Amino acid sequence: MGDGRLSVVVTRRLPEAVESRLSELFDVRLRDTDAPMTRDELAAAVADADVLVPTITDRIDGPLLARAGPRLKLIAHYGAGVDNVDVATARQRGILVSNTPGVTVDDTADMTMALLLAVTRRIPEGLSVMQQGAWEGWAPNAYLGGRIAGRRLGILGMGRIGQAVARRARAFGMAVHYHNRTPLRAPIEEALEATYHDSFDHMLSRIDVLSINCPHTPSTFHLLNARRIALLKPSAVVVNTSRGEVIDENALARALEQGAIAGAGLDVFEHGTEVNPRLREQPNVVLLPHMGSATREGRLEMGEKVLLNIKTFADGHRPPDQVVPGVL
Ligand SMILES: O=CC(=O)O
Repeated sequence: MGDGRLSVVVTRRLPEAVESRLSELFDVRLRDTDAPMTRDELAAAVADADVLVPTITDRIDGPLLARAGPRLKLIAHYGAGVDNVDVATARQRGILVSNTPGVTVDDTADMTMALLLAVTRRIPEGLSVMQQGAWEGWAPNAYLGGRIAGRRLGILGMGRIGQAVARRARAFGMAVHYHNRTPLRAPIEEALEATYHDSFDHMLSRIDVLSINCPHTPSTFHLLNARRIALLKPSAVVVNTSRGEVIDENALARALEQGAIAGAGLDVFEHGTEVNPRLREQPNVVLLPHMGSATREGRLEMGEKVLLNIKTFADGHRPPDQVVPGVL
């Protein structure tokens, strides 16, 4: 902290505008390659920075935090989900954690609808026929998908993203059902015309599309397991734009192979970039490389949130987006 400014280490390349604003305000060490930091690089970063700006590809766990130096006081995460950060251990060590909620809501909800439509209306198949120049013209029986208007959407996790998905689904003429730890307040539920199920199992057997919109926590890990997948209708489709770990990916692959469900649209995977090859082989599965929040606007706004969290902390206050352990 040579000139009295906070020393901030950023673990990944961020949008240029965010990097230059960070550099104006703080004593920043930026990443010069787009590859994630190695474990040793992360350990060196936590050893001597005041503030670490990691992102969702960094594992900030207990052993790494044990190597944190006495100066580390804030982890200003560039990302909404903080399942990669051991928030409880950070707190025990007196390190605050903040994230970037809210600004990824609309983009992630849009991608949920995009995946839903891609799977139910066979968009990748149409795209590939056109790219190959193999289109033989319109035919009454060609490329038939299923209509989504009038279908029931079940949303797992009715936070801000779940509610944004609900609004979109209503506009598409779907009936919205949801499961959450607690029901929405009555006026919000009424505005969304959403039906609450206090039992996830109960909801599963009644819906046509399941959208996963809850965070990954110890209690949501493999929430969609083999037993629950078996409760879905054979015509059901599963969409996940949240975190891969919420689904038992092997169980999902098996259900798709056996035709026990009709399809899946996945933007996130249980083992990150190690995508289960069985999923890749399924024709009724649309896979995307975790791009739900990937808009230019969203990435800049995530940066604004990181800046505000650090700046507020530097001014002696709690960061506005502080993450409290156990509360997501
Ligand atoms: O997945 C993206 C995020 O958590 O920001």
